[in-house]
Amino acid sequence: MKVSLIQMNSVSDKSANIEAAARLIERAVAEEGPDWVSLPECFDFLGGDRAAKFEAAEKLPDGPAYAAMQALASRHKIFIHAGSILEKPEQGDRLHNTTVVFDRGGTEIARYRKIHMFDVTTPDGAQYRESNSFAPGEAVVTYPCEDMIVGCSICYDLRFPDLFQALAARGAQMIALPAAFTQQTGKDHWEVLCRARAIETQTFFCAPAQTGAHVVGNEKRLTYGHSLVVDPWGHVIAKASDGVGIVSTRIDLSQVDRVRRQIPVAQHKVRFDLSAPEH
Ligand SMILES: O=C(O)CCC(=O)C(=O)O
Repeated sequence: MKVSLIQMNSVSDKSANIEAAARLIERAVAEEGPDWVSLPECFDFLGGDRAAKFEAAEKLPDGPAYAAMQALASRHKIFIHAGSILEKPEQGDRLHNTTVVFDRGGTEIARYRKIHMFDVTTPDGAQYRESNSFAPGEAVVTYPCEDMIVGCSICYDLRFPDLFQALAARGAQMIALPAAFTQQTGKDHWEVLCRARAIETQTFFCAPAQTGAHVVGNEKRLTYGHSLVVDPWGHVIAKASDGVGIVSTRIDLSQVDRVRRQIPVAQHKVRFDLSAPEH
């Protein structure tokens, strides 16, 4: 199986972002011939205030980002893990940050809503309050891709190992983490956390990211880039730098079985809820 990760610099212009994503997917198809392609978090819209985000959001399955990715999947007969799309809610006054996945026929086979909200003040003083505009998802999501099970996660989810353990327990052999990781936290935490999650779950870990400066009102939001693929042993087997582009690699599923046979952590796991003494 060949995977391609698309690294983007999305802005608050939805049609330009969709066009850029489509161009990069077409290029990946022409140059790399991938089976599975993933876009980064918020590929369709990054930045803007709350009103602009609501304006850009789609009531899935309607909307231009959904339609464009669905058409590309069926035209090129590839799986598309559509990073995340701003989703208008059924009810309530907050959006969802939502991955949609299409199979080779363009059929939607999974939908995952980001669970952990990025409500953080980074050391440079930048404030992020994702939950002002977004409501968290509540479901752990996996899907079949040929003979492989893929697990879903998004960006800040990376910091919560329990989610990845839950994905591995549901059979995930590859995990996707579309991201728009901040430049400041990215330089210290991105690669080490991606490698840690791959080692702990013994999965292939595919993390396509946003990169560069994204203009948000009068401010610039800076993202880290460095999209990467980690193998189940924890080696980085493909990695982008900080420009827009594509990173591709072949993955061999037998490596998951081999690593799990060599170090059977899932079988050695201690259930603390059962064994911990009560105080
Ligand atoms: O966890 C981090 O440091 C970055 C997360 C992030 O940028 C996000 O979830 O949008």
